[in-house]
Amino acid sequence: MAHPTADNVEEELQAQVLVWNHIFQFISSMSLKSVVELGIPDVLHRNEGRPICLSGLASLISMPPNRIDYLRRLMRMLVFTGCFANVSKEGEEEKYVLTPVSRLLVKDNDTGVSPFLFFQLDLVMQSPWQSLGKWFHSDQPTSFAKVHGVDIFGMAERSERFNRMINEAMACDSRLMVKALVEKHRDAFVGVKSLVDVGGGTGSLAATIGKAFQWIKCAVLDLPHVVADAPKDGVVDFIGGDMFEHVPPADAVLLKMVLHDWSDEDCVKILKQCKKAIPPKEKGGKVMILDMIVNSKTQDHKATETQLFLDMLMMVDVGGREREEHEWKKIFTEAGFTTYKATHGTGVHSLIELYP
Ligand SMILES: C[S@@+](CC[C@H](N)C(=O)[O-])C[C@H]1O[C@@H](n2cnc3c(N)ncnc32)[C@H](O)[C@@H]1O
Ligand SMILES: O=c1cc(-c2ccc(O)cc2)oc2c(O)c(O)ccc12
Repeated sequence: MAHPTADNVEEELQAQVLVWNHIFQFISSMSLKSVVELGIPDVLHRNEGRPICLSGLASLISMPPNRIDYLRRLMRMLVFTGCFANVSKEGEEEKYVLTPVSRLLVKDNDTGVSPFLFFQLDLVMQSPWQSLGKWFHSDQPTSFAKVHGVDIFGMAERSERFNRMINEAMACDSRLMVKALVEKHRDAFVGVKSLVDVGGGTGSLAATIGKAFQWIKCAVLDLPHVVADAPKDGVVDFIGGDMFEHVPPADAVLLKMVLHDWSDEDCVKILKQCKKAIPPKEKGGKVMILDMIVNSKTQDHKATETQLFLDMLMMVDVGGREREEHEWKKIFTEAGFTTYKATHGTGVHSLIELYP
């Protein structure tokens, strides 16, 4: 074996920093889960922007004094990664405030993501990752199915707890996205008189659209057992059915984070049903897809990395995928659509308007 030169030792040590950083990524997500469980974002939120010192924070979350230094170390790491800010001066006791990241972890924040965090870090969702390597050699459709013996929708039907978690995770994603839609994509809803949200779950997105754009009559199509659980408030019509068989007629068909669950062939089948449901382009017919366009030119490195993580999530848990623009284009053409307009600018998501 050749002796390492000074240069490649340096390179190896730098590589060790990077590989350890990758290995320890789970510490970042698990530590976030613990601060949410401890109620730290909520306590800081209730203080209305005023900082809280370490000992004050410990007392507000009823932490015994002999644990304070552990709390300081947890917060030091999360301050370093940008989840909280320490606004104390040198030599003073630490004083913390929320950052835009931890503001999204406040439980009574309407657009908060803590249900999404608890869902992703639940043991049922985590265990398929332990078997990912072995899954590549298996004939199972997903690592989730290999580990649990049932696919993710089957698990939701089988376990009320899991069903609640997945619905809450999706609903909180919808609340944040609709805020972006109302602020950034209002024009896309002008002239739309009726809209059906296909795979719209328990209707939180459709209800918010119906309230934000009061001229639109909104409906949801989802599987019968899903719409059976939906809260009926009179704003949204619920239709139990199968999007592969029939989509109810409307000016616009909305598909939010639905196509990423399915193969290209299945997406073509779903889109063909959507095309039958809408009027011609001249009469305002369109399909509105809220999904990801991976690695689009307008994105920064973090956004693309997050999309690639979500693509892995789809592979491991669902058997779906996140798509680049050329992959979307191929599906649209095969489903018989002539033109589309993609608008970026909702974080990792894009709005694609698809015309017959
Ligand atoms: C990932 S969830 C997305 C839910 C919602 N669009 C959102 O973003 O919050 C996919 C939805 O598709 C529904 N779904 C699955 N297969 C379906 C089918 N064949 N017909 C109608 N809906 C279906 C599921 O029940 C689920 O509500
Ligand atoms: O665990 C998930 C997460 C998503 C997801 C990701 C990002 C979004 O903006 C929305 C949703 O979608 C999922 C999904 O479609 C599914 O069938 C199972 C799990 C998840």
